[in-house]
Amino acid sequence: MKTRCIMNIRLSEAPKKTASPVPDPVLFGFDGPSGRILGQGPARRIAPGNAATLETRVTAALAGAAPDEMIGGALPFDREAGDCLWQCRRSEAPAPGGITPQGLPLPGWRLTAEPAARDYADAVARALDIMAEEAGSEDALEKIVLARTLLVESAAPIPVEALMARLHADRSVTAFRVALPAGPDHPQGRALIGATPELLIEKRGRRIASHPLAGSARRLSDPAADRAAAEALSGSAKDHREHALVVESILDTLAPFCRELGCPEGTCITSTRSMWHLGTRIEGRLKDEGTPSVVLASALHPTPAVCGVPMARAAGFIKALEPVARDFYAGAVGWCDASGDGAWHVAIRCAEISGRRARLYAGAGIVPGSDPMAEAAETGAKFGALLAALGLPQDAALQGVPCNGET
Ligand SMILES: C=C(O[C@@H]1C=C(C(=O)O)C=C[C@H]1O)C(=O)O
Repeated sequence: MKTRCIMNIRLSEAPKKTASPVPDPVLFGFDGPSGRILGQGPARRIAPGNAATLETRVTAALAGAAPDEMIGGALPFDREAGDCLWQCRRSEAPAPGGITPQGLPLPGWRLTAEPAARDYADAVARALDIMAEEAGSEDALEKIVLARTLLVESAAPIPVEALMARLHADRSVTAFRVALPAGPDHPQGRALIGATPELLIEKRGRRIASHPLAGSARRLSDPAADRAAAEALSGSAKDHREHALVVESILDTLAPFCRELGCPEGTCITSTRSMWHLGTRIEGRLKDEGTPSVVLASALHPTPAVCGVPMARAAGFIKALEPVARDFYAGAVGWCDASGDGAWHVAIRCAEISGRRARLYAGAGIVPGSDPMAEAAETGAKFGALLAALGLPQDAALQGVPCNGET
């Protein structure tokens, strides 16, 4: 087995300054292996726009920013949809001294799979048929990441602060939260909250790093079986193919920004408490130290770890095959300070929370050779971290475990 890598994702903090009222006083927060970033206090929302206009909007915001101001928030999965970025002063909030996880486990919960695991497997089978029909033709679909969701309804409002604290118990991930504004469907606003293991881009001065993950196996409670699962993943040609597409795409996107770029450690096995992944740390040096981290995140997003190859065609099939819109799931969440430094993470292992409801999302990469039921089980395992943090059975979405709507 190759070296096991634990991700070293950077965090920090920040505050809020508001034009429109936001129900939660925290606008964005990241708690990960190297610290905490908290966006709290007076804030203003950067006028929302699509990926094509992001650089102009962010450059204008940063040009007028005080040295201790930062931008943080979420980029949606769909590059045409509006983003949610807040600008506020950086706060030096101390790490939480042990928040009492009040309100968790959730009382009186109900869980509905949308779509049911079997329907998800059917969509995977359709994607495999498309790949088989197109194989060898120009612009053929080579990889697609298909997701499904679980709707959790609780008898009481879901406590975001407590959930964040529980997600942060896994020190190999970055627990995150971003306040999403109120809208007609969500009059009280929403929060995107999760525990991502995947670093999209980190920038400090000229140095940048990315740590894509693709290729997954569920962790098992028996240590020997768990090691065997990691070794099987390490030796899986299908998973390495799936992974290589992501690394190639990130290298291609970053190359024009960089004077040096490479993967010093090669591909390794990384882990969270619930999953094994193939991961490759990419490191580089920028040509222009002033390139904002959020601009790099937007250029990279969505990578084939969450979308597919070729990107535009995969995104079209995702819209057609997934019954629930992704919204901010599989987008990017992060922060960028006035000098452009910052960290952006892939918004996975997450849920959109609004009052008593949480919508959990999980996806899996499909390449020729994928097995539809195994991919359904993989997505089931990826829900585990959020389900456990909510106090629900971690295996509630695993195939063959019926649970209020999951058949
Ligand atoms: C899409 C998700 O995860 C992504 C897909 C992976 C895979 O297909 O193996 C692994 C890690 C992530 O890049 C998710 O967790 O929802």
